[in-house]
Parts: sequence; C-alpha cells; structure tokens
Amino acid sequence: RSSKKRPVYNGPTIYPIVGNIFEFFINRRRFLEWATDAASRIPSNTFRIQRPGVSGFYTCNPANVEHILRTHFDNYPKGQRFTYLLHDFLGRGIFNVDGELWKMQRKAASYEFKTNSLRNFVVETVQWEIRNRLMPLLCNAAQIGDCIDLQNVFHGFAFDNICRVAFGVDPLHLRPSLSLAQAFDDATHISSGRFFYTLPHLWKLERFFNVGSEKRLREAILVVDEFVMGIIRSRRSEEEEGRVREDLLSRFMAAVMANPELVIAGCDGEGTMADKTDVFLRDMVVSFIMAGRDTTSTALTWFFWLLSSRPSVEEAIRLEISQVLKARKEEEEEEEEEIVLFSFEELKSMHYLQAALSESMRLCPPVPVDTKIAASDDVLPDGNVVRKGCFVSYGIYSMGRMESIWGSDCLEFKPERWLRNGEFVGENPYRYPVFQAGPRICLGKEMSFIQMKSIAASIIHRFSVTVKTEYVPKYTISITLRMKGGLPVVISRR
Ligand code: HEM
Repeated sequence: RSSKKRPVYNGPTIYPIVGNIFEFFINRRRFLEWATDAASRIPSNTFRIQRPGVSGFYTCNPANVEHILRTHFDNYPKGQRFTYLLHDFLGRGIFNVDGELWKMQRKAASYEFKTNSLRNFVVETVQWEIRNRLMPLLCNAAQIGDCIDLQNVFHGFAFDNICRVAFGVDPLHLRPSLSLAQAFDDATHISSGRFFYTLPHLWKLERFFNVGSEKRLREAILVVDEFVMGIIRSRRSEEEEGRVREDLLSRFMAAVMANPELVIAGCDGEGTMADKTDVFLRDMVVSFIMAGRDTTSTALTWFFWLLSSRPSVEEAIRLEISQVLKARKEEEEEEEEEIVLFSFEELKSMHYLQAALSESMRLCPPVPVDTKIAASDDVLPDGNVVRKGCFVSYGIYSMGRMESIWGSDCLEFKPERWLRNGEFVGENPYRYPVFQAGPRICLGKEMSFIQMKSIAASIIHRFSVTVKTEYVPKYTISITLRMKGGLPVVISRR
C-alpha cells in the first residue's frame, strides 16, 4: 500500500463518552512505556488523554513545556484537583499550593536555600550520615557477603538525612522511628495513588467509609502529625531558652514570626494564632520532607543499576575521585583515611560524576510525570487547543527517551553527552525538566546533588556493587519512580 494512504497516528483512539479509558486501563501498569511510545509516534510529541470526568494532554514537546512552566506560568497552576488529592497529607505546604500562598512560601524558602549556612549544614549532615550510618552498614554487608536491597539502604539514608536537615533530629534515635518512616511511606504512596484510579472518584467512597487504603492513609497521617507537632512544640520551649538551631524548621519559624501574614493566608481553620502557626509550620516542613526524601534515593538506585552494566563509566568516576584525592594529598599531606568524605568544593569539581548522575536521571527521572491545569482556554505552541480545566501533563521520563530531543542514541547511557572539554554543561531545563523549570523549579536541586555525589563517590571509592546480571527492574507508578521490589546487590570491598 502507498504510504500516503496510511492513516496518520494521532495518539490512542478516543471513543465517545469513555474516551481512551480502555487503553489507559490495559496499560496502567506500563503507563510510561505506553505514553512514551504514543508521544514518539506523533510529530508534535503530544497526544490527548480522556477518561470520564478527566481530560487533557500528555506532551513531550519542549516548546509546550516552556509555555506551561514559564511563559504562561500563571495560566497553568497545579490546580484544585492535584492539591485536593494531596491535601489530607500535605495541607497547604509549598508543594501543594498555588497563587499568593505559594509565592509567599517560595520567597521565604528560596531565601533560606540560598544561604551558605544552610549549604554547610547540609554538607555536614550528609557527611555525618555517611560516616556513622552508611559506611558501617555497607562494611558489614561486605563482610557477610549477603545480598542487600540498595534501594532500601538509600531510602533509609534519605529519610534520616532529610529529618536531620528539616528538624535537626535523628529519627533512628526516636522511639517511633520505624513506624514514622512507614507512615511517611504510606501517606505518600496512598495519596499519590489517588491519581491513578481508573474511576477518578472511587477513593472518595473509601475515604467516606474509612476502609481500605484510605483507612491506612488516615492512620499514617496521624502518626506523621503526632511526630511533627511534638517537635514543633519542643522547639518552642527550646527557643524560649534561647537555643538557636540551623535546621529548616528553625528557619521557617523565624520566617513565619517575621511574616505573620503567611500564617493568616496559610491556615484559615479554627484556633488561636499559635495553633494556626503550628499547623502551617507542620505543612511547610512535611512538604520538604516529602520533596527531598524519595527523590534522591530513587535517583541513586537507578544510577547504581545503570552503572552496573557500564564498567567504563564506573572506572571514569573512580579516576576522577582519585584525582581529587591526589590533589588533596598534595595540599595537605593527609594520611589515607578509612572513610573518605568530600568537601563541597571537591564535590563541585567532580564533573564526570555530575554528568553520569544527570544522564542517569535523563533515562530514569525520580519524578516521571508532572501535571498542570489550565486556568483558562489556551493554545499550546504545537497548536493543540486546551480548554479551561483540562490538564497538561509533561512526560519527564518520556522526554528523556525522545529521539527528537536527544538524537538516535537517546536510549543509551552516555555521560559524555553532558561534557564539553571535560567540563559539565547543563541542558536547557525545558528539554530536561527533571527538576521542573521556571518559577517553580525544584528548590532542593543543589542539596540533592550534594547528597547524591557524596554518597556515590564514597561508595564507588571504597566498594564494588554487583547487581545480578539478569536482573531487569520494574518501576511502581507513584509520584516518584521507585524500583519495584528494590535493587538486590552484593557489596564487596575494593
Ligand atoms: C534528585 C533529586 C530531586 C529531584 C529530581 C527533584 C525534582 C523536583 C520536581 C520535578 C519538582 C516539581 C514537582 C511539582 O511541582 O509537582 C520539585 C519541587 C520541589 N522540590 Fe525537588 N527534587 C529533588 C530533590 C529535592 C530535595 C532534596 C529537596 C529539599 C528538601 C527538594 C525540594 C523541593 C521543593 C520544596 C519543591 C517545590 C517547589 C515549588 O513548588 O516551588 N527537592 N522537585
């Protein structure tokens, strides 16, 4: 048949009333592959998704992404549907609000995130965690020789680390530590699972009757609230005694004291101003824990899996680390330490490692899809007409695999594509929106690279990580791209 007669593919077929619900349902467990395949077959890299009550676009087109994230930012908030689904858990924290309330929190948090004192505090916290938790755990695993789940290790590390950064406390030293980590896990996954119901409102019935996953969600939120509110209360008494801390909670407390209008806008329930302040602080801090917890651990898990099939990349990272250590020795004549920790400047100089991590997140981004809602009718740069209330999702995972963006070798893991004369060169964030882009770009990008580079460099320098050769990981559909069943590895000392 002549190619002229072949029908043009415009994405999954949309039927009256049901839309493409059947295709969506059949592919719900492999949503990312399905969406990537559909988008890559359309010249605009954008297709329509329609289910009863929900309609919108899935796009992998950088011009569309820039349109919604920057040039028409005000027309594409997260929207009520998103914020409503996560409200029970995140309240009105920065991650879950739009408009003025978001702007105020963003301003206060951005200021704190730019300070050198916070950066130093983060570096110290990560170093403490590596020395006292990660290295002993991995040394022990290497001695015993058993298989361990590396995702679980990173997950625990990230949770402890973000709790120390957020509250200055070590959750392992607190009695309810295990149930707290589990509660955060349940609250995150059950809340985000609300997005993936084939019948979008079914979860409300479960919530109404307090059964199934919604019952577990309620219990999990109670555990989180009890923990966070307890810390806020004890922090108040500390402050009265004049003790000053460096963590996020103290910084946010100071910001809220200086700007009471933040609380007035952020908490409209009953209660005294002090109660409202506590609830608002709880929401702010929980948003940060949620944003900073799963993301870095997920990124590191996929990174080590990709690395396991690329000995040449691992060797290049080792070479870079040994150069950094050599420069250190020349300067300070330091003796070889059992546990090697890296300063901020040293981490900054590791261009190849930065490239390898960025490349790994291109193929396996910690946040695979992000969604905005159109506040009014609009036309996307590729000509698609968006009606008020429709969603526009941009596929971060799919964009990393688009030939139109990365060329014919888009499926290959090649850190070199990020290097020019040995120096790391970042990509346009609308072609690589792994940390989002525009006014709402991730606030923890620098913090996450400090954490990921420190951990990766410390492990690669000291250990060999072996993944079973035949292991083909799958992902779970959630806000983050978690590896289903974890990453089983054997650790050995080098
Ligand atoms: C590899 C690690 C990370 C990745 C890939 C990442 C990615 C993202 C993405 C895609 C968003 C946008 C989400 C949305 O609006 O729906 C975001 C927002 C955010 N991230 Fe990260 N993140 C990472 C680590 C962190 C860390 C360590 C923190 C700090 C604790 C953090 C704090 C935030 C905050 C506060 C926001 C909300 C910003 C706003 O709405 O103005 N992130 N991040």
